[in-house]
Amino acid sequence: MNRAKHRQDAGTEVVTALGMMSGTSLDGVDAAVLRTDGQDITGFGRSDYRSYSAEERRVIAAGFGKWHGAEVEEAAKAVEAAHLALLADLLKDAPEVDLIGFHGQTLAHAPRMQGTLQVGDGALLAREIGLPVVWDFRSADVELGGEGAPLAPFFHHACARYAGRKGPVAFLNLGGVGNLTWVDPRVARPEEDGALLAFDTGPANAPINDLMQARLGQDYDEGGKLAARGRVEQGALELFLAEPYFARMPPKSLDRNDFAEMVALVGELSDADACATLTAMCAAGVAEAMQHCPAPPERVYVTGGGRHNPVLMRMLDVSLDCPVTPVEEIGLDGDMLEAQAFAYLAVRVARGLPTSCPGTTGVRAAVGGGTVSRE
Ligand SMILES: Nc1ncnc2c1ncn2[C@@H]1O[C@H](COP(=O)(O)OP(=O)(O)OP(=O)(O)O)[C@@H](O)[C@H]1O
Ligand SMILES: CC(=O)N[C@H]1[C@@H]2OC[C@@H](O2)[C@@H](O)[C@@H]1O[C@H](C)C(=O)O
Repeated sequence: MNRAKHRQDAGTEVVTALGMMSGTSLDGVDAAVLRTDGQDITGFGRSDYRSYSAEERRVIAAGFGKWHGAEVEEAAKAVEAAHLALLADLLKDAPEVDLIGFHGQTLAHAPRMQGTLQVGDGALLAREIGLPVVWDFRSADVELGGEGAPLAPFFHHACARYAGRKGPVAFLNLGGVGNLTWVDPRVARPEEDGALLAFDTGPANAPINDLMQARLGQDYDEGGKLAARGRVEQGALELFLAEPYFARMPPKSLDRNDFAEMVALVGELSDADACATLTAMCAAGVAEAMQHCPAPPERVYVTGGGRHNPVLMRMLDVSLDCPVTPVEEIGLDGDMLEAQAFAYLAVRVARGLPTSCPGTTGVRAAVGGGTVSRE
């Protein structure tokens, strides 16, 4: 596949970027087009999704928690092939794209120890598709003492301003892991003091998915139907909340499997009670997280797959002190927000703008991560 030479990046001009994200829940690859000058969002474009096959999922999951070796290499190849297949489809209908933001797949994340590993070679993608690719977004932040995650907060800041919000709001992403961004859109630049506070809230869908897979051979609790039939086991919930992670001050981040033993906490419960309890643990992690907000947000906008789970949404509604609504309420697409985030961040990297700061990752100073590979 070869494409016409990209338009050169030019200072403050608006760029059309395509972002791609393969998240911790390993359902598939999201891709979305966005227009920005690296500061303001000027528009959203088309988006697409490619589900991983069962075999791809098996190969990639075999690399979880590993830093090198054959399983990591095999996982990387599967990630690259899936992204290239989706790009081939999407770029046919989006010839205006100037730049790609490629997150890759996180296999392991231990920022204070070995670092953070996202597999998939952005240089290979750039050669194959003939467009510049920005990738390896997290390493520079970790090298400067940051958590390397979450990185969507700078985009959440732009979203709050795009939506015309005038006071503090929060974005809550419920993927495999949960992450919260508190934003004050009155502060013009995301890296300025007081604009952002962000961190991972705890496990979100990953333990629910693991339970569904282990007990029922299903990928997830569709519509929260199983959790709706169960009873929350308070003892297990209390043990969960005693985890030291919740007492830590943010910024802080998690690996997908950091709470893998949670499934054991519900091991003796019926399928429905176990599922309800894991769902309640996700909501309880978020309720704990809200206590760290510098000021009460006017609203919590929920993004990611967890907003499709009405049981989880109801639990959040009951346990948080402010209104909780899907991001669709402000015209955003909660299934594509992370892919859009990496489109936005790619433009910032290309422009030499920061992508994280002390308030979002605990990094020593605002830093622009990411490597740009040209075709
Ligand atoms: N209709 C639904 N009912 C219940 N849960 C759902 C539904 N749709 C999606 N989910 C949950 O959301 C998950 C996918 O969420 P999402 O795509 O936001 O995760 P991700 O991007 O892979 O993760 P992360 O943000 O941690 O990287 C699914 O694995 C499932 O658990
Ligand atoms: C290391 C890593 O890939 N972290 C992911 C994960 O999935 C959700 C949460 O944990 C968040 O910290 C992050 O992803 C989003 C996209 C982020 O960086 O904002």
